[in-house]
Amino acid sequence: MAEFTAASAESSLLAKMINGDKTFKAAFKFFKSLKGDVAVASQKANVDIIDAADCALWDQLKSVELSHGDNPEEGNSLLEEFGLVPVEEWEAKEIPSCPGGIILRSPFTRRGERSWIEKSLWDYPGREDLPSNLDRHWEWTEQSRSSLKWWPASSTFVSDALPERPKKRRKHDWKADKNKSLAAAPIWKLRWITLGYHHDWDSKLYSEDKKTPFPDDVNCLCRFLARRLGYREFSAEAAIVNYYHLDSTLSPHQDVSEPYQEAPLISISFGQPAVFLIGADKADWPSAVILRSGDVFVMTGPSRLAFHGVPKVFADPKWQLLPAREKTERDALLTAYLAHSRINLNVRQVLPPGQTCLPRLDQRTGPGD
Ligand SMILES: O=C(O)CCC(=O)C(=O)O
Ligand SMILES: [Fe+2]
Repeated sequence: MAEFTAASAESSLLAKMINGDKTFKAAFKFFKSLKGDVAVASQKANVDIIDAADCALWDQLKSVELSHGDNPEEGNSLLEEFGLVPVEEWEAKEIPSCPGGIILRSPFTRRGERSWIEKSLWDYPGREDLPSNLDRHWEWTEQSRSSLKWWPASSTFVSDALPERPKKRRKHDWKADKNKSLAAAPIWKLRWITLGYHHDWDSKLYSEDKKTPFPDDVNCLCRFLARRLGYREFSAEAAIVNYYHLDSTLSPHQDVSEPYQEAPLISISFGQPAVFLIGADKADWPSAVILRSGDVFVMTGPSRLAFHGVPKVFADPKWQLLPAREKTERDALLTAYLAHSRINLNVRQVLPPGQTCLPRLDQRTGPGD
């Protein structure tokens, strides 16, 4: 594949934009500034971007061998349960300039994809025991938190804000109205929810005091994915569910809060596509990958502690949520939300194999313990 080189940069639009700066930060700024279909825009600017939907480039990447498992019977029932296509149809590739960074093209069926989206958008936000950014955003009282049931409350916003349809005014932009009111709805302000060991954004330390049982289904799904990549001992113990809208970004960072960093980090994306940047050194231009609905990015080996970030979420008019069997208001809201949004399930193992709990905070010797 064409490498991003000084020569290609000289001759491209990119050269003008980054002005010789080939750092992670410059790449972030560049991808953030792209408009429209980012895959097309990157190609026009002569910048490499890995996209499982672009066969010409994808086929040139080195395949990662997948293990099909010892027990096909068990495998088949799990496939059905997790909404996955047969493992023989999965395709995983290693990112050339990011050893250990693996992209698995969506292994989900469309029904499976829908069911994980519903869990992320209906089930977790409705759980009163799960922390979210809205805990800070609003002064919840015990009562208001339990009475404000996110989507029902959001749906009132949507229907309240919509005027009665006037019979003669044809030109009224109903879609814009709906989006405007959706933007005022509580669910729109949701940025993250944590599962299992709850990530502490200030101290960056996990603790036994801030923990809820990790959802069994997410653990089983991630164990199944990890085993196919040869990680037989993986155990999902913490997750951040990230919620993005078009043009949301996630700044470059490393995920170092987990005491055990030998296990892979499994990142599953749903909804609108995003550009994901990853690289070992902030001084270098990172690898750029498009993560589309259902794609799984796995950070293993040296890439586990790499810098990464999301400079761009963009709309793919071709992507659509599998419609529900019956048209419901809930389905209309989900569809409206997802036309502008992306969800990322970022799953980590916290404890070394064999360890069952974290030491008390005052008994730790270092940040990683
Ligand atoms: O949204 C993504 O693809 C990445 C999210 C991430 O890096 C994180 O939650 O730490
Ligand atoms: Fe991260």
